[in-house]
Amino acid sequence: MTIVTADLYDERGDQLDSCDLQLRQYGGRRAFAGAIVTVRCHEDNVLLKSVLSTPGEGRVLVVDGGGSLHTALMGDLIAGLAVGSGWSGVVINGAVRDVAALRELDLGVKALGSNPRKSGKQGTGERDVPVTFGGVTFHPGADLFSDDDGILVTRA
Ligand SMILES: O=C([O-])CC(=O)C(=O)O
Repeated sequence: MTIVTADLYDERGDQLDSCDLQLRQYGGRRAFAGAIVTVRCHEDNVLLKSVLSTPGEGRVLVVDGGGSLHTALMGDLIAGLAVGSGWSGVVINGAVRDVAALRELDLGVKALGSNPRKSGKQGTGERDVPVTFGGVTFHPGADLFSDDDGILVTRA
């Protein structure tokens, strides 16, 4: 099923929140959907790498990197792990790298921007917490729908 967020909004907009943040498309899969898993971290990608190494079962990882564009939270290696583990997509309030390679992967990837500088490896951060950006709170277990127009989420 192809996701068309504008149609979805017309059908059930009263039950959906729409993310105002203008994230860019980086993945090879431009439309994706799935149940939300969350990570909150700051310029440290150990936690998101470990989550994306576990079975994704068609879910979407939403990463709140606090909007930092100083380091890349995901590159082609971690994104490749996500593809192999069956994740549908990754939405990052932060930066990615290996942009040309990400485009070739069968994975939804949205992020604020890119930076070749790698992230720290301290393992700090939290998972399975509600995260908020773009005027939307992303609750673990809620559904997310994403395409070229934007990102819609169901409420908790
Ligand atoms: O090693 C990192 O920090 C992330 C990265 O570049 C990759 O996933 O390829």
